Amino acid sequence: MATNFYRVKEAFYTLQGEGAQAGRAAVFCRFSKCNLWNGREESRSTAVCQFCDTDFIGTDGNNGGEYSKQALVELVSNLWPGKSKGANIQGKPYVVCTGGEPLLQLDAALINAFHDAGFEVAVETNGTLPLPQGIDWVCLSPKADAELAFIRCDELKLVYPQLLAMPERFEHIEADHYYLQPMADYQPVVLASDKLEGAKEGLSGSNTQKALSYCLKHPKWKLSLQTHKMIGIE
Ligand SMILES: C[S@@+](CC[C@H](N)C(=O)[O-])C[C@H]1O[C@@H](n2cnc3c(N)ncnc32)[C@H](O)[C@@H]1O
Ligand SMILES: Nc1nc2[nH]cc(C(=O)O)c2c(=O)[nH]1
Ligand code: SF4
Ligand SMILES: [Mg+2]
Repeated sequence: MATNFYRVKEAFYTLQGEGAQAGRAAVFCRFSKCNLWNGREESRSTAVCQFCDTDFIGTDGNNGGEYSKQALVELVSNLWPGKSKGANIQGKPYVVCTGGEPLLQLDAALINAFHDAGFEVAVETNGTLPLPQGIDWVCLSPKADAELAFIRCDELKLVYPQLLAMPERFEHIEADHYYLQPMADYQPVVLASDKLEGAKEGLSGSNTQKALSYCLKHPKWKLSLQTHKMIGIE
């Protein structure tokens, strides 16, 4: 029987920094690879998604590697405080599957195994791939004109502004929360170039101003700030 391995860039314990669950302790499991960008700087300008702030290539990060289902659940469990020792820590164990694009790898078998280990399972996804059964919290973050594979989620978290993905395009999506997250600077070297005025503005906080202004005019949308970056945690 072929053994299925999950390729993980890194895994770490921190607070969810964004959206409706901001401030909640979570183990982040960052899967390698994305379907909207190969992760190499020289390909950024031709990718479908061009503003990514994350290194998701390979398995060389903290706790990165190729894991069987059982080994990955064990890794994540060991990162949750006290879990491996059976300590009575309050709060439901929570794992956020992100990437790269986690839905390239996350499947029902792994979700079930996380559940069996006592975890609530969240995903951060670009929404272009089918959603496996059983995820407890879906954060959908649509990209440019990439077609969506599903239109129901717990929170819609749109990076703003994106010329090809303005909020009006996503109002048909069923969500409990609608967030705009200001596009942050992603690469100082590129930002130093004169070409990327829009991206440079992210540095001066003007994307935050734009998102704020949109939210004030359209109260359906709330502002999501990347709080982990503000306080300097992962
Ligand atoms: C790195 S992505 C990984 C998950 C998935 N591929 C996705 O795009 O949703 C995690 C979250 O960070 C957001 N993000 C990526 N680059 C960003 C940037 N430069 N500024 C603000 N948010 C960003 C994404 O939109 C997504 O909500
Ligand atoms: N603290 C923290 N919160 C996050 N929310 C979404 C993240 C991601 O990269 O998917 C992220 C992350 O990388 N760190
Ligand atoms: S879809 Fe997500 S992981 Fe992929 S390049 Fe865009 S922000 Fe990064
Ligand atoms: Mg991040």
